[in-house]
Amino acid sequence: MNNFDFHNPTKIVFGADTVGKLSTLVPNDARVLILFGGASAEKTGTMAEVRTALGERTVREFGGIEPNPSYETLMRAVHVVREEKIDFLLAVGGGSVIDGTKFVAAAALYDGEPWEIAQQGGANVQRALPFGSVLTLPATGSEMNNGGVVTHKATQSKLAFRSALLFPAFSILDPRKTFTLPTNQVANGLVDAFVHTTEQYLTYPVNAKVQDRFAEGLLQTLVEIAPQAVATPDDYETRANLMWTATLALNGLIGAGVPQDWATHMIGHELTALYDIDHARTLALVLPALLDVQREQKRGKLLQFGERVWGITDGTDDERIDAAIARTRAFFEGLGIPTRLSAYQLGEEAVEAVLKQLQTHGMTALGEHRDIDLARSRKILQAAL
Ligand SMILES: NC(=O)c1ccc[n+]([C@@H]2O[C@H](COP(=O)([O-])OP(=O)(O)OC[C@H]3O[C@@H](n4cnc5c(N)ncnc54)[C@H](O)[C@@H]3O)[C@@H](O)[C@H]2O)c1
Repeated sequence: MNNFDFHNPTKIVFGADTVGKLSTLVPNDARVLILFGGASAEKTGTMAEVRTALGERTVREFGGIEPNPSYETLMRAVHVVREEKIDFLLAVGGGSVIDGTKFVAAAALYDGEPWEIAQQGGANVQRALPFGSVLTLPATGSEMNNGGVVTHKATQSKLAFRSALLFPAFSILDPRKTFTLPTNQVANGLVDAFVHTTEQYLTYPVNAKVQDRFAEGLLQTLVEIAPQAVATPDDYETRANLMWTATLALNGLIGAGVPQDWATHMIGHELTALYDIDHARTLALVLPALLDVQREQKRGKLLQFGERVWGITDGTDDERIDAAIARTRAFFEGLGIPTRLSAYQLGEEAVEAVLKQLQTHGMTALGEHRDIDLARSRKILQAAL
């Protein structure tokens, strides 16, 4: 097992009817900015519950944070924070709103041009406003981690940042808040959590037994609950399991002391920035192709994944690896999520466009061995055609 530091200060408040607890979680004298996305938070009644729970506090609201939140929109929120002397942020929504809130928390107190925060991956964040979240979409884990992803529309750049100062102070996870999600977003959430787990698990063995079994438990749970999660929106128990699994998939725990990959995410970010494909859908495009291209480097873990997650024990090593990749692809496709670029009418020209952006963003040594250079990324993208 590798050396590690693990620290996660986010308080989780989990369960039905927990939004009211905001009344004690947010400081009484706070000047609060609620950040949210589109109409859904209003329509579902969540915004009304939030306003009631905040009571007499000074509250301002900033709506319109779009999926894959843009720097341009978030800078308008930064302006409100500065004008209104806001000192506490509250995100109400999915990963996009929570990530956007993290960016605003850092950007509002940043002395230079805030895009530099994304350009430097958050290394230059020295101060940030405190914030909490009310999660409405189980997928990203943003509710219990210190990372975010923001898009500069003008340059079609989608960049990730992280900082020890950007953990939410608290996150409220009420599974009932997910009942209104459209089916495609539930499917996206299942895939997103699955690939967050594989990024930290499908690398090479370092004898980290409990991290491996934790990761395998998350993957098995996602596969087990997927049909019910998609088919029965108001099944509380299933949604509760989905919500907590997605949080655990990216709160630092399974990634402590093990090598991590993240190449699927870095290539996927370019696909979202260029073609506006949902985040999780880009991961489904890249992962099966990447596992195939990187099968030698990942051989030991691919065999373990095949046996422990999919129950594959027959055949030669290569046949078992083929079967594990095929089962993964079929899992995504079974959720209505394509694993081929052709499903989005994208071909060779997209491969070249993504490679150009990867180069621009310095993504030329990806993966747990840093061996995914542009030539290897080309192979992966071509395998996804
Ligand atoms: N911070 C991280 O660790 C991390 C990890 C993975 C992905 N991300 C980023 O998160 C973003 C994606 O976030 P996401 O997948 O949570 O989706 P999202 O936040 O973009 O939301 C997707 C859509 O679902 C709607 N929605 C949300 N909750 C709803 C509800 N309860 N009922 C009905 N509609 C609802 C939103 O309005 C939006 O239109 C991407 O930008 C991605 O890159 C961040």
